[in-house]
Amino acid sequence: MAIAAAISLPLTSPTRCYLNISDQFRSLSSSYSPFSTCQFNFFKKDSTRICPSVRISTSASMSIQTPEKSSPPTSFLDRRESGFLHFVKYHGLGNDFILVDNRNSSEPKITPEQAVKLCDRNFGIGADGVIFVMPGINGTDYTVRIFNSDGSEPEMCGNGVRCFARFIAELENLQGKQSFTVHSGAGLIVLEIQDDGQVKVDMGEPILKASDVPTRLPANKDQSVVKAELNVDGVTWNATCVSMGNPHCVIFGSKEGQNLQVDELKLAEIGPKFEHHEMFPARTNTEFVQVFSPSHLKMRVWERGAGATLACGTGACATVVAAVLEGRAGRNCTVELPGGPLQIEWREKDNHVYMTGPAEAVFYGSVPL
Ligand SMILES: N[C@@H](CCC[C@H](N)C(=O)O)C(=O)O
Repeated sequence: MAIAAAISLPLTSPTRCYLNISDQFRSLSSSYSPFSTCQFNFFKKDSTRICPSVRISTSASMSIQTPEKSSPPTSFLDRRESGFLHFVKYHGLGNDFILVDNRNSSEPKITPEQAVKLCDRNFGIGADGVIFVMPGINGTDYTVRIFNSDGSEPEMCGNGVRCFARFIAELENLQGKQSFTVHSGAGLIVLEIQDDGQVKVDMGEPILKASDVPTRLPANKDQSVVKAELNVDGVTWNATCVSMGNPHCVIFGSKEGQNLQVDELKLAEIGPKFEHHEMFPARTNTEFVQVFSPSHLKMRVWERGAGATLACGTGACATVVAAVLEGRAGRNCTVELPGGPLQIEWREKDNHVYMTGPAEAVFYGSVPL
């Protein structure tokens, strides 16, 4: 059962943020108290207050006060108080996002600068990005827009769109199997919520032409870059470049070395050097991959605009495409990420990539803007 809490959360000036947190995150609320005092009001998901308000001090001591009566009758998702951003925090395998109901406008409710503040894990809500549910265009049901935690705007986000599907189902009060067409910066994608709650995404066709990825590495296989030499910080890596709407550089090893042992990589050191490499004019996401078998890959990612994350959906798709191109794996793979596994299929019949994985709501909140 989901419950809710209100917590003061200063962003620009002293402010107050209302968070609904699910039962398993109730203990988290005390660690969310870097402020002098935090006012917690617990709600059911429908916003009915269900337990006494609790005041928590910086020393994390708690005192339970007299129960307050009555509560707003509306659902949390119906809240419309102006001056606040109402959101739901979701994650897909630990790749976490602030989801915003933006169905009434094609302009994001917050700016990239505000997104940077909200994504901050110490001074904000904490997330890898912000995702907006917007009205569909070109006949699609919805449009998705995304801000990375650094405020840049990527074309697509695989884990994010699975969260997007679950958020829509919640907003529209839909149960069971559902399917939505979505316009994204990467073109049309199709989301399908399955009976078990997992979300399958038709991610469309991978883009392999070097100039469209984009990369300045010279094409070496048809028009694409496959297992090409890329010098980063004195090491010659073998790189395959794939776009899933957003750019990816997939690395299975270096020219000199053995296959990668991904747990041994110093990701925070080398990741930014790939991201900002001159060969990638739009920067790049980078996936470091270890092959366990032709259907089992292990990957760690350094994301453009977000750094090391626990999972990257587009990155997992790019990884399987690169593995097929390099002859390392088949078209159906489990990609193991720090946050858990994704199932990826690069289907021969239509050349589309399909990704299946989970998405979970974490808590509900409101933050003054
Ligand atoms: N985590 C995402 C990718 C988000 C966008 C990426 N950082 C970029 O700038 O391209 C995913 O799951 O695909």
